[in-house]
Amino acid sequence: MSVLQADALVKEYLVRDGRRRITLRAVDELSFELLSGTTVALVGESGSGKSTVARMLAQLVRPSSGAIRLDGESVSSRGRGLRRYREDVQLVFQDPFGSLNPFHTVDHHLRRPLRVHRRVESRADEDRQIEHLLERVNLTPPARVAGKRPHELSGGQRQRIAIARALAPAPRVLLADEPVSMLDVSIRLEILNLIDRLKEEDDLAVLYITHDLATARHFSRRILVMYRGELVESGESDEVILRPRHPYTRLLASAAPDPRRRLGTDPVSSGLSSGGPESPVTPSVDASKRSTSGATEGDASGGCRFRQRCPSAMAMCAQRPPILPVGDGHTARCWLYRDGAGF
Ligand SMILES: Nc1ncnc2c1ncn2[C@@H]1O[C@H](COP(=O)(O)OP(=O)(O)OP(=O)(O)O)[C@@H](O)[C@H]1O
Repeated sequence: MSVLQADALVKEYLVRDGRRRITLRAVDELSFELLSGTTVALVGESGSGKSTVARMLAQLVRPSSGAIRLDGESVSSRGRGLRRYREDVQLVFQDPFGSLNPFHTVDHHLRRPLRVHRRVESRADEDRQIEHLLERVNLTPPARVAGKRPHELSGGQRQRIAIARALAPAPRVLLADEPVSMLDVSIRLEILNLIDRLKEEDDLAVLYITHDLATARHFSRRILVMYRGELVESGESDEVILRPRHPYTRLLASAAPDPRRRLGTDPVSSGLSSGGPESPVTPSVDASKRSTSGATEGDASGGCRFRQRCPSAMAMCAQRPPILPVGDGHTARCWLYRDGAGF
């Protein structure tokens, strides 16, 4: 069942580049959906806009345009509607140390969301739920962990606490933004297996943001590939990895190590530089000249953003390619597949 939908999401930032003001389109008309009991991976190199997508879906930043829908309904960005949304949609950050308050105990970190989201009937009920949350993330015996502060825990334990905290409001959607990239390689799989088990137990819709194609394939049903703010390919995980269609995905897949040998490594960032000759920024003389669509006057996004790095580039790539079908539930934003050439 479809739980969360992103519909043509755009996020633009106005940034300074020397004396010029520059419009940076971090996310460009991204659409996808998350289904209950299913993991979708969002992959791409550093700076492609993955975290911005997560922050928009978590309502930490407001989209410049586009819509987020929960159960088909447009979400409210304030008041009661926002509180209910935050119960349903929880974010686990990359850095388990930065996301926990060093002055507070584990107990405090879990008690607070239970209270804020009014999930408890009494103090005894609260204690029971904290114990249960700790057991669910394999931190046992709970009594030994509850009184500790973040610095007394390992990175993996801290990430388990962050996951337990995310589970406290009984969400339906878990946004996991590079949840293991700051952890020791030896424990990455444990944490990913934990998220996978929780997804099964709670029928969670999971967005797994990662640089790592091997774990994306292993843990996700579908993979979305982003390049410089755009969705360039999407499809069933095996299809995208074994039969990549977009030249950028091909580059990623060829740079990725064999998952059987090195599950948990970081092939995208190690295999590629974080940007091509084209910059993701587009000149903006004046913010008042923005059009209602979120595009900016002088926006150079007319062509394919990958064309400068693309081995298959052709004259047509000076125009922005549409998202084209290349297989069953498989799409690529590439002119190579015009006129049904992908099938
Ligand atoms: N608050 C902000 N103000 C200005 N620019 C921003 C802001 N947040 C993100 N950006 C820019 O938006 C682009 C996308 O950033 P984002 O963090 O979403 O990418 P990412 O794919 O998650 O990268 P990484 O894997 O390194 O985290 C980058 O060019 C980044 O510098």
